[in-house]
Amino acid sequence: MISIKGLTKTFATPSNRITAVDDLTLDIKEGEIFGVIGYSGAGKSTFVRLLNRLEEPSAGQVTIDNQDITALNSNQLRLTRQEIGMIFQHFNLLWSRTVKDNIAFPLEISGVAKQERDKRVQELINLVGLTGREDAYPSQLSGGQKQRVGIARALANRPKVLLCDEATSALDPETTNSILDLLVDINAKLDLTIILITHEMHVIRKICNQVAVMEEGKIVEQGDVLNVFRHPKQQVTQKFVEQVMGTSEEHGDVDELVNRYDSGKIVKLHFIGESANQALISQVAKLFDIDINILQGKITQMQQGAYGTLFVQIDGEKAEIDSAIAYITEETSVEVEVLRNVE
Ligand SMILES: Nc1ncnc2c1ncn2[C@@H]1O[C@H](COP(=O)(O)OP(=O)(O)OP(=O)(O)O)[C@@H](O)[C@H]1O
Repeated sequence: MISIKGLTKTFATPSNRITAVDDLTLDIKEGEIFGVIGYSGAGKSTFVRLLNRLEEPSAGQVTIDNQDITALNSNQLRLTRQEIGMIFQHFNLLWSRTVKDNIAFPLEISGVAKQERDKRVQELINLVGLTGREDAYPSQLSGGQKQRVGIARALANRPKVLLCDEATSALDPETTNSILDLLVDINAKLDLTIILITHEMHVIRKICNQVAVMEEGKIVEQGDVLNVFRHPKQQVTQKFVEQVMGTSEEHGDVDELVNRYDSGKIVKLHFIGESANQALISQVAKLFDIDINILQGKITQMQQGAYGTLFVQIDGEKAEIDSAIAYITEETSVEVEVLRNVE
């Protein structure tokens, strides 16, 4: 769907040259929610702005839906931009226009007739959950509502791609979650490919299928979100994973844990995309004549299911404990490691 080859952007300042995006090559599949994460200055904003040529590349090629974006003249680019929506950290709304007139704006520009425009605007207002707020001005809206207007406006011309430039960075955690839920919803409903940039791993784990980690203008690591969480290779990626999962020091001493409980088996359960983690524990406790005691751990919900580690103590007859462990190993995607056996 999107193919990026050798994409480079250098800025010349009076004192030096900065390579903000450095020979970047990447493919993004249709319908994906693709996250790009990096610290401030990594080149994320420049990268995303190169995709719709808000920034002109110094070198390289961007192809979206078989169309070479980098080769378009200004007229062609204006039309193609209708197929690439964009939302921004600070919303970029027109403050003197109401919600419905903000959303109508791109439709006016693309010459959609009034009646059809009104119909489309109402559809979009319903889609983003702003029904009843049509005539409000941006200054009368909360941050989350402003971003909903931004999303509706970006979707007005039925784009195939939505670019999100730190779209939740100005929002509180709860509002962030509701906007991320909306993005997941429109990705599924409209079959929209979404590329988002962020410095928060929480955003990646909640909605992305694929992630690329950017550092000094380059992609230093890339892959399926679960795999990247599981085996972060680069130090920068490990730091981002720790934003969500915590550090190993925070997890406590496993030896101490094993010594503290003197009966049963101490088992480490590693969830990698399991769909129902809580249900699993209670189900196993019901199916077998055992007690399961959760000792410590951290599980987080990802787009592809639960991810994380739980340390549990399983107590009961040895044969029952073994059957329970065999069940988890064979019937679920949870990886089981027995840390201490009872004889
Ligand atoms: N118009 C510009 N002129 C000169 N340098 C620029 C320009 N835009 C970006 N840069 C530089 O390019 C590098 C990458 O900036 P960019 O904004 O893309 O990073 P970022 O990862 O999005 O960080 P942030 O989240 O802080 O915006 C930085 O060193 C920045 O100073």
